[in-house]
Amino acid sequence: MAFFDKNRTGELISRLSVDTAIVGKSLTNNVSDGLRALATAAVGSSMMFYVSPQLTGIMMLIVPPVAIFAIVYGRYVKSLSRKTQTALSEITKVAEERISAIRTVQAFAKEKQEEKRYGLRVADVYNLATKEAMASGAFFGGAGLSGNLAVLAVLWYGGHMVLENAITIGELASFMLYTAYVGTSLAGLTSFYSEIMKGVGASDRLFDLLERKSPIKVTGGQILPSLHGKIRFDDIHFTYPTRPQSTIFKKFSLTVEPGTVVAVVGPSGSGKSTIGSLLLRYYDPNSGSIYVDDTNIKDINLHWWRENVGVVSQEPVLFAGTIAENISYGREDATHEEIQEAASKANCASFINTFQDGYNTMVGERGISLSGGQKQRIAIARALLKNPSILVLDEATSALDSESEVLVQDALNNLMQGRTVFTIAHRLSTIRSADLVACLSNGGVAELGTYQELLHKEGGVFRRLVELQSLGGNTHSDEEKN
Ligand SMILES: Nc1ncnc2c1ncn2[C@@H]1O[C@H](COP(=O)(O)OP(=O)(O)OP(=O)(O)O)[C@@H](O)[C@H]1O
Repeated sequence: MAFFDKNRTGELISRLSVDTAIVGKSLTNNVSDGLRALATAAVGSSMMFYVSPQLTGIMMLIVPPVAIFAIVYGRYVKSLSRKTQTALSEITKVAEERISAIRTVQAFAKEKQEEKRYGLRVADVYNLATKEAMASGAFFGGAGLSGNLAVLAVLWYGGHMVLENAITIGELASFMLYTAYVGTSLAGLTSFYSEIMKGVGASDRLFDLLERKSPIKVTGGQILPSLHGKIRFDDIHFTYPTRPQSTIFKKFSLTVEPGTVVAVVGPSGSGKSTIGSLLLRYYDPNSGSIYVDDTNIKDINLHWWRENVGVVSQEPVLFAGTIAENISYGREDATHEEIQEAASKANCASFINTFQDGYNTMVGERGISLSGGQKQRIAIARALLKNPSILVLDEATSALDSESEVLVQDALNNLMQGRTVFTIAHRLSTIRSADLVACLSNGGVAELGTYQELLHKEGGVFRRLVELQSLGGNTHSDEEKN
C-alpha cells in the first residue's frame, strides 16, 4: 500500500469549492442590496409615521406574523442549504473520481452504471432544490399576501379617516406611496435574509474545514547545519488517527547509520509504508520519537526536512506538463544540462530522445501518455535532481515487467549511492544487495540483519516470507500478520 494518504482529499476539495462559491455569492450579491433596502425601509417608515401614526400602526400589525414566519423559514432554508452543499459536493466528488478513472470505468464497461450513479446524485440535489423552491414560494407568497391585505386595510381605514377629515386625501396618497417604497424594501430585505441564511448554512461547513488544524507545524523548527543521514526510530507507538483501535507500531525501534541501504520487509499490513509516512511527518507517532542525526525530527523545520527527503513510490505522480518540468519539480532552478544529466542517470534519456519534442514532450494528466516504467524512471530522475540525503523507495519496482525492472533498478542503484535509503520492497529478490534488512512483524522489528543472516535464521519470519515466495506464494499473506 502506498503511503500517500489521499482518501479524503477529493471530497474535501469539492466541499471547499462548493461552500466557498455559495458563501461568496451570498455575501457579494446581497450585502449591499440588503443595506440599501434597510436604509430605504427605515426612512420610508419614519415618513409614514410622520404622515399618520394611526395608519402606520395598522401597517405594523403585519410585522410580527411575517417576522415569525421569516424566522421559521430562515432556519429551514439554513438546514436545506447545508444538505444541498453536501449533495453538490457529492456530485463533484463522483464526477471527479469517475472521470479521472475513466479508463477503469471503460475497462469494466460500467459507463451506464456510472451514468446512473451520477443521475442519483443529481436527483438528490433536484429534490432538495424542489423543497427549497416550495418553501420560498410559500414564504414569499405568504408575505406578499399579508402585505397586500395590510395595504387594503390601510386603504379602507384611511378612506374612513379622509371622510372624517382626520387626514387629507393628499396625506393618504403620500402615505400609500411611502408604503409602496417600504413594501418593496421589505421584500428585498426578506430575500436578503433568506440568501444570508443559505450562506450561513454553507459557512458552518466552511469554517468547520478552515478551523481544522494540523498538529504538525509547518513553520518554525531548526535547519541543521549539515545532514549526515542517521535516522533513529526510538520506541515508537503509532495508530492512524482514523483507526485509533488498530495499533500499527508498539515499541518500534530502528537505527539506520548514514549511507546505509535498509530494506524494510514484512507481511502485508505490517506497517512498511507507514515508516515512510512517519519519516515524512505526514503523521507523528503517538509516543516515542524519530531522531535525525540525533535531533528530534519534531524540532526540525518541516519544509527543510522534506526538501532533504526523496520519495519514489510505486505509482509515481507526474503532473500535466512537459517532461522537463516534471523532472525539475523538486528543483525549479535546475538548468537544462542538469535535467539531462539526471535523466541520463535514471535511464530516461533513451526514450525521451525518441520523442519528437524531447524534453518538451507533454506527458498529459498524471503522465497518461507514458508507460509505467517510463514514469517510474522520470520520478527517479526527479529524485536524483533533488539530491536528497535520505531516500524512501516505496515498492518502486513491483509494478514493472522484468525488462523495465532492470532499467529502473539500474536507475535506482545510481540514485541510492551515498544516501540513507529505506527501500520498502515486496519482491525479496530485489533487496539482496541492501546493507540491512529490517523485517517487521507484530508492531515492531522482528528481525534485523543482512539478507544472508536473516535467510539462515531457522524458523525466522523473513525466512518464511522467502520460502513462501519461492513456493509461488507472496509476502502479502495475512497469516503472517500476527
Ligand atoms: N491512512 C490510513 N488510515 C488508517 N489506516 C491506515 C492508513 N494507511 C494504512 N493504514 C493501515 O495501516 C496498516 C499498515 O499499512 P501499511 O500501508 O504501512 O502496510 P504495508 O506493510 O506497507 O502493507 P502492503 O505490503 O500491503 O503495502 C494496514 O493495516 C492499513 O490498513
